[in-house]
Amino acid sequence: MLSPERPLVLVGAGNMGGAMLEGWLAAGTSPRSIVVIEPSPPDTQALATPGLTVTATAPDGITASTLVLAVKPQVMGEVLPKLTGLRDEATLVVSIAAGITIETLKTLGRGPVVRAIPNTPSSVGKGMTAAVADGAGEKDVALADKLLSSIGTVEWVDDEALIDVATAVSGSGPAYVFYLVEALAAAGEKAGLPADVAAVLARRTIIGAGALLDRSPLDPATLRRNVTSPGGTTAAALEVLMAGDGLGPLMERAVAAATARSRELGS
Ligand SMILES: NC(=O)C1=CN([C@@H]2O[C@H](COP(=O)(O)OP(=O)(O)OC[C@H]3O[C@@H](n4cnc5c(N)ncnc54)[C@H](O)[C@@H]3O)[C@@H](O)[C@H]2O)C=CC1
Ligand SMILES: O=C(O)[C@@H]1CCC=N1
Repeated sequence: MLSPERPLVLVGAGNMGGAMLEGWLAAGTSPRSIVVIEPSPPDTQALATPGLTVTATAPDGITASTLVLAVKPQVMGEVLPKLTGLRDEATLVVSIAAGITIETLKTLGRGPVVRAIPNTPSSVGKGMTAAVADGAGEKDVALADKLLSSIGTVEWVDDEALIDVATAVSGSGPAYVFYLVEALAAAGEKAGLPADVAAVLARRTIIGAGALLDRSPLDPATLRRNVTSPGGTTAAALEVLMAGDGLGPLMERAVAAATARSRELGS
């Protein structure tokens, strides 16, 4: 149970930590049971919530019920040793840092650990998080699932190595989609559309396709086929995109590069 004496402690309230904080508050978690450690708090409504404790450094005299680590992987090495006093063997440690392994997280001490990788659509409640647990009982997993579900969908995996792949697919994935908007707009502009018209056509198309994918029970291949009239314009474009040197192999290379980088960040 969360309480002011045994709170949920969030370390780092930037893009991802801030999104999770918003999700927890929206889900009804008492701000008095949350402590945020953040040396440069951004000016957000969530951080200004009455009753919430925001502090630059680890406070004395509290033991976290759950310790959520949302700092950059590059600073994790210097941050972890400063947090040991905040936890005991019952504290559930949840890290969302790309690449940071369970082995590294265990330097905090014995206890249940969850390594998770969310994504930025979490800030609008549409996040996708992949997670793996270590040394965690059913109750810990249920608690982590509840915390991570407040920002979207959670998928649990058994093998930690898959978290690096998930990082490459869903963690970084929103950036690929945003780049697709940019590339589609640029192609439209190159083919003659005014820049502002190309930008709005591309943006609204991805928003609409995402919303359709969200609401439709159909799989993406069927939704794609529904756009593709035989001998029509879409078929002509897909012949390029689905060619041997098209989007498939390019995406494979992109995912492989991100997976490798995730493993590098953790070593
Ligand atoms: N941005 C993304 O799409 C995703 C990020 N992640 C992971 O989430 C973590 C955070 O990423 P972002 O939120 O994007 O970064 P961010 O830079 O927006 O937030 C990091 C926050 O940590 C704070 N911080 C720095 N040193 C600290 C310390 N000693 N104690 C407490 N807080 C400290 C910073 O002031 C900053 O507000 C990273 O490990 C990243 O790998 C995971 C999935 C997706
Ligand atoms: O680019 C990164 O390293 C982080 C992890 C996944 C998304 N952003």
